[in-house]
Order: sequence, then structure tokens, then C-alpha cells
Amino acid sequence: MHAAFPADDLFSQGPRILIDDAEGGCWYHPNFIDPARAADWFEQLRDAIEWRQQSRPMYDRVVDVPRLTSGYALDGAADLPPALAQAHAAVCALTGVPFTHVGCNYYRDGNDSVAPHNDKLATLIPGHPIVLLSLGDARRMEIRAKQPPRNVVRIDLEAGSLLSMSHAMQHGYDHGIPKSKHAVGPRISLAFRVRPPKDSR
Ligand SMILES: O=C(O)CCC(=O)C(=O)O
Ligand SMILES: [Fe+2]
Repeated sequence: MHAAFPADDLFSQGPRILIDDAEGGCWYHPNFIDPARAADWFEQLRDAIEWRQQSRPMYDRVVDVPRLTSGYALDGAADLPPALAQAHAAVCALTGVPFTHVGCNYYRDGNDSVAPHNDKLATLIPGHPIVLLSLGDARRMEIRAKQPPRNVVRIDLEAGSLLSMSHAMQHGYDHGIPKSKHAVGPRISLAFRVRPPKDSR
């Protein structure tokens, strides 16, 4: 199944296409979750998820990843925090995509970030999108073409929004969330993916 583009609901607040391609490209859907529920999910997930501090080798040092992370298989086996199960159901219902895994990111403040990257192709099934649900304070994502002139799309990922990126896009574009120069509160993102079975945890 290809990346689904949600039916246009006739309101200007509906999905907006940012990048077009043969697999649904990249679209942004603000207000997918209403503000009260988004705030409730943020608080539940901040407290219920076992956030981990990962570290990575960088040159001759080992450095902390500049955000907290976690992840869950969505195969029905894990005891998911209720808000995560509800978010999974809502995102699958809108997109029709059978997501098997959710990666969770916790950006504690404006110093937390994710460096420009494309999602690892070996851990994704081709044809399915990656869908990001944002909660908490908005952060700006930069999506940049890998080829010159390296055009960039900037989009503020607001609480309750969805951003969908096609699998195909991972070849041609990087995405990242730079540090914020302005004071900003915490943000949680849920990254829904369809992974090959051996990688689904
Ligand atoms: O926090 C986000 O919205 C982006 C996270 C991301 O790119 C990732 O987890 O691969
Ligand atoms: Fe990513």
C-alpha cells in the first residue's frame, strides 16, 4: 500500500502538501488531535514512557544523543501506555497504514535536537510512510534536498499535528530539528513506522 493522503475535509486546516512524489510525498496536517487531548497525551507520555539517554561515538569521543528516546513494537504484545495505544489507533485510522513500530523522542528544551538525517532504509518497508505526531511545544523541522541547490522546507510541528514523509523521500531529502535560539518548552514526537518483522522492536 502506498502512503495514504487523508481525504480533504474542505477546511483550510486540513492536510497541506509540502513535497510531492509518487508515494504521497510529505504532508502536514495541523490540529489532527485537539489541543486538550494533545496536552493530556503529552503529560501521560512524559510520565509513562521509560525515557532513555543514548550515547553515540563521535570522532574520538562518546557523546550523549541530544534528546531522550524510547520505542515500542506495535504488535499487540507490549503493554503500551494508554495514550500511545490511542495515538496509534488514531494515526492508523486516518492513514490506513499498518504501523508496526513507534519511536518516541523527548526534546527537553531548545538545546535538544535531531541532526539532519534520513530514516534508516534497512529498518523500513518500502512504500510505507513515516508519520510523526507532535505533542508539547512546537519545534521547527527542516527538510532539505540532498542535491544542489539543496532546497529547504521549514515547518513548525505544532501540538496535535501530523507530518508524513514518504519512504521514497528518504533517498532524496534529509530532515532534522535544529536547536532553538528562542526559549521553548518540552516536546514529544511519536514516529510511526512500518518495519520488517525482525526489526519491529
Ligand atoms: O521529532 C521529530 O519530529 C523528528 C524525529 C525523527 O526524525 C526521528 O525520530 O527519526
Ligand atoms: Fe527521522
